[in-house]
This record gives sequence, structure tokens and C-alpha cells, in this order.
Amino acid sequence: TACSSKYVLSALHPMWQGPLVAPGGNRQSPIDIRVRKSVFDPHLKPLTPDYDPRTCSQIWNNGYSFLVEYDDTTDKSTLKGGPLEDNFRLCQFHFHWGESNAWGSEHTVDRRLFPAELHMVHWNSDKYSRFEEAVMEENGLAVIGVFLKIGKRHEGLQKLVDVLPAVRHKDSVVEFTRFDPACLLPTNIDDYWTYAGSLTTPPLTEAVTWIIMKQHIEVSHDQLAVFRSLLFTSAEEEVQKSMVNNFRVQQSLQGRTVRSSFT
Ligand SMILES: CCc1cc2c(cc1OS(N)(=O)=O)CC[C@@H]1[C@@H]2CC[C@]2(C)[C@@H](O)CC[C@@H]12
Ligand SMILES: [Zn+2]
Repeated sequence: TACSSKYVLSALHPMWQGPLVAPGGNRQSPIDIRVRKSVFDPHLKPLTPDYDPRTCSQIWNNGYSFLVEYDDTTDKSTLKGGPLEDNFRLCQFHFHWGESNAWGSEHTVDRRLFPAELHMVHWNSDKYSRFEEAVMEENGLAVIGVFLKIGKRHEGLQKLVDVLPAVRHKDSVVEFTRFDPACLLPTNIDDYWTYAGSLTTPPLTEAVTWIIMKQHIEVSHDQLAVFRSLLFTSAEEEVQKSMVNNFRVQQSLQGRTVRSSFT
């Protein structure tokens, strides 16, 4: 699918913290969400994700995270509502995490770090015909962010955790089907923050409407440990590097307003 074309972004070096700010960037991500500075917007609608588990196709270790990819050639797994004017198609989800449970998320809430963060990446299928096109446009992408905390085992996540050893090395791909990404959303998806930002990995394009869930999900320590067993490096490389700390440094708000869907 468009989302899973094989070129791997060479700038995704494992210890990549990337340019501090993309050239000419004034809406970069991630950011710290200052709760008291966010502005309640009563016009924000409920978010309506509608995902078809049958569109799930594969898992790919791209040398920076592992991506669970969805067939985005038809309007089967979509996201509408919330701050979005158009219909968006799910193309992949992935995570960012730390080497310890003390850090790992990209966004923070009043400087609070979480051990990991889920990103569900969607592109505007009303305005563009494929992901690579939308990724270059201001209203091209919508990414749902969900914070992970260490607690009870996440039953839905376990199916994914069980296949991760099959994509241990960079550039490995394994078939993965019938996974409903909705099982990774928190029970309450009506309370979220939203702001205009960017991808946090190359191409760092300022194409993203971010929708960050207020409620986190819980995963077990052992489940997150399996994420850390993945490698940044390919099977051929002599020195293997653990895939950990794959998050970008926080970027300045530069005058942007973060809106909240709740008071
Ligand atoms: C791993 C985090 C990651 C990978 C990718 C994107 C975004 C990603 O994370 S984030 N945090 O949402 O910015 C958007 C561009 C995608 C890339 C994966 C590889 C591609 C799909 C290329 O094949 C073409 C466009 C690329
Ligand atoms: Zn991400």
C-alpha cells in the first residue's frame, strides 16, 4: 500500500534526534502540553474512528520503530470528526519508547513523561489520492497519540507482542492480519488535546493535525520489554543496537494554541 512503500528514510539513524527544528519550521512536534494554557473549544466534535481489522496487512521494522500497516487503498479504516473537516484513512500505527519506564513518550503533559506513546497515522483521503502526496500537505495527516503506562497486561496488544520477535531486525517484515487498532484506544476518546504540528521523524513535514488522548492505556512491564528486544540494526550488521529511546526532542510551541475538547 502507499503507506508501506519500501524506501527507508536514511535520516532515521537510531540515535537520530534529528535537526532541532526542521528548516523554516514553525509548527514542529512533539511538544509539551501545558494543561492550563490549553483552550477549551466547544465546537470540537466527538472523534469517530471506524476501523476494519481485515485491512491490517503487515508489521515492518523500518529501523526506527515497528509499523503495523493497513491497506489504505479503500475507505475501510477511517477517522472523522474531532477537529477534522475531512475523512482520513488509517495507514499505520507505531510506538515510541524508552530504555527505561521513566521516559519514552514524545509528547509530555505539564512536563510529565510516559514510558511510551502510540501513534495512529491517517491521511486525508478527501483531498489527496495517496499517503506520499498527503504527507507533504498542511492538512494532509491526522495522528492520534495515546500515552502508555505500566500496569496490567493489555490483552489486545499481546497478539502484536507475540509476533515482534519475527521483526527483530531492521527491514524485516512479517504478515499480520485481522488486528483491530481500536482495541488500543482508551475507553474515553472524547477528551483530547489537538494542535497543528509535524511528523516527528523525517520528512518532519508540517502536515499533522495532532489529537492527543487525555486518558492513557496500560500495558505490562513484560509487554514493553518485548518492544525493547527489537533492534535498530539489520541482521547483516555486526554490532546490534537495541531499539530504545526512539523519540524526538521536544520542539518549541512558537505561538501555537493547544485546544482541548474538555474543560
Ligand atoms: C516510524 C515512525 C514514522 C515513520 C514514518 C512516518 C511517520 C512516523 O512517525 S511519526 N511520529 O508519526 O512522525 C511518516 C512518513 C513515513 C514513515 C515510514 C516510512 C514511509 C511510509 C515511507 O515508505 C514513505 C513515507 C514514510
Ligand atoms: Zn510517531
